[in-house]
Amino acid sequence: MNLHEPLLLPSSGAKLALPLDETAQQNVRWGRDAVRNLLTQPRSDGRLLVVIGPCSIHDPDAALDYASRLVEATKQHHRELLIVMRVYVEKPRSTVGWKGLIHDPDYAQTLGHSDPDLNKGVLISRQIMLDIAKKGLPVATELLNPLLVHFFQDIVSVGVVGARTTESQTHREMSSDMPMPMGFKNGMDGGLQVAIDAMTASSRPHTVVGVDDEGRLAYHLSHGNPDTFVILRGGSNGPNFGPEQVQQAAQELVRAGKKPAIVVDCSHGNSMKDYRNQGSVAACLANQIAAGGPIMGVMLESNINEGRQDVPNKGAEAGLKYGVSITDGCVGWHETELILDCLAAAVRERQARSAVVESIPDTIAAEALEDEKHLVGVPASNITFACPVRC
Ligand SMILES: O=C[C@H](O)[C@H](O)COP(=O)(O)O
Ligand SMILES: C=C(OP(=O)(O)O)C(=O)O
Repeated sequence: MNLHEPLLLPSSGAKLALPLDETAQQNVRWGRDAVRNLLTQPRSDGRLLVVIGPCSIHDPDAALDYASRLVEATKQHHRELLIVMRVYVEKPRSTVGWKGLIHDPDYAQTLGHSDPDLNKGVLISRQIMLDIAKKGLPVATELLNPLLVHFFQDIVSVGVVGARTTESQTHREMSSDMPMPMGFKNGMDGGLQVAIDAMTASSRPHTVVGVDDEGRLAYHLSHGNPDTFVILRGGSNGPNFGPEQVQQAAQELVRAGKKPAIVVDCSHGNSMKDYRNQGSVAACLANQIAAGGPIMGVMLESNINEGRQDVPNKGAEAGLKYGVSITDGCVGWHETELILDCLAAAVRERQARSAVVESIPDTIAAEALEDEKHLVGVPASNITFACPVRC
């Protein structure tokens, strides 16, 4: 293979070789509708969106093992949590590094041993997403390269635009054309306005340039995507998961004429890039949720085993540890279960609280909802929610 000459990608071939069967199609539709329902009627659903999984996928067996565990967690917490698995196959890098399974499934470029095999990456990534969707787990992924999106957009239930690309017009055009709800991370400096601007831009129709099913360069007019939300991930100015910051974000969204649809990332800038802080961030969010705070969802970087590892120089066969991230550090499965228990308990509190609101006449409930102190009595930051993880 000579990668200095252009090579063709499988284009429609990937979808023909790995089609979305009826079961997977139904599951994808179910996931999208469930998230849309949370966006449009958060009170009637009452659950918390939990976007959880490895920082990046590199080993298909471990990804499916993780997905099976998450299916069990979904059965356990289905009344409180809408669990969506992070199946991230592309990674945005600050400078350079492994760019994900789709770009380099054999770590060839990372290790400098041979040329990366993008064709193989596309097929493996699509297969993993399909297998996970067939299990009934909705798939979330970062949509990083707008030309590669074509290979898996039919399987994804939640799309994410990352902190490094939220401000990009191309990514906003792409989002306006996506058939699933899309989350926009705040900027790398912590600024929320770029994410709010991204919601506005992608809600409108745009000319979108991409590839058609035959792989030809093409364009069409998108419809605009009304199903969008922001993701608070912290930034260079520090974390932004605290109750005052979340309330402020909700106010900024409402001022911009949007629903206060907020997902909070426990990792990245909010964990100050140390996975061991994710449990405490989640506990703080559980406190806010129990107190009725405006949090629609939570994101977590979690894997089978905790921490991270570098790809050994000799390649994967030469001793990658099973179920351990090769990008950002993740919490392990045991801590993941504790965090999910904690979040589910917080949601039960919130559901009980909103049952109180529903039990009083609408006129009073509307006033009461405007000021959560009517319901809670004390500010969210003063409530200590009993959480099994470090609080
Ligand atoms: O989520 C993963 C990383 O935070 C992201 O890819 C950036 O990583 P880097 O700063 O190590 O390149
Ligand atoms: C890269 C990611 O996040 P961010 O864009 O917030 O850095 C991620 O979630 O994997």
